[in-house]
Amino acid sequence: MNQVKVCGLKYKENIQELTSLPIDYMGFIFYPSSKRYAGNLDTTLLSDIPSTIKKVGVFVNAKLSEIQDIVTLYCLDYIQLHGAETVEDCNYFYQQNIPIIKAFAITDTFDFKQTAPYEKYCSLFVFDTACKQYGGSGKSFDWTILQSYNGKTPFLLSGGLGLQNIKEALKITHKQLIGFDLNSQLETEIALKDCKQIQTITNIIKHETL
Ligand SMILES: O=C(O)c1ccccc1NCC(=O)[C@H](O)[C@H](O)COP(=O)(O)O
Repeated sequence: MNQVKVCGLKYKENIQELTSLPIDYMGFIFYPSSKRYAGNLDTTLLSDIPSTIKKVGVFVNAKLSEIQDIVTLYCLDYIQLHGAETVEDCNYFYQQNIPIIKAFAITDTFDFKQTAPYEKYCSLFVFDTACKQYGGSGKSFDWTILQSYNGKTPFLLSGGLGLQNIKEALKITHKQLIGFDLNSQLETEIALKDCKQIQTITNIIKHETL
């Protein structure tokens, strides 16, 4: 499965244009410190997104009640927890049948054993490049470290993916790698996605074999 997640959207026409592409997830950042903050979007804009595209709310160390309110307001399909959220936090949402994507900040010394306790509660992991601002770094990490991940939860590869490196990324062989998370490398300005480039990269991802 060559899944595509496009993350960090916040402009109406841009979101509407992207809905015509065969992408699998759209990510909306509900972290107020991000320049891609989407918390002011009209709820009807998200409700018009076709159900084939899953709506993901991205949160960083937010209050659990706040996350819950936003899930309800925007009818989100998934929450992506992109900070230091605990296994207990994940359990809280798991009990409420809210599907969870847990993001991990990958460094050269990352110990994938940390992911094991999250497996029970999470539908998906995102392995992203560690950076000060939590996400959207535009940088990739050393993908060879992925071979140390031997968990059962599928993951999306994230961090600095674009047309310049997607063919290399598609050469990664890992049975839990199910797709790619795209963001700043496909923007013409912060949060404004280049739809043509997204179309091109989606074609590459969907038509190459993982
Ligand atoms: O994109 C942001 O501004 C952001 C800020 C804080 C937390 C998460 C954020 N993005 C989440 C994502 O899933 C990004 O797609 C991921 O970090 C990869 O971004 P990039 O390196 O720009 O491809």
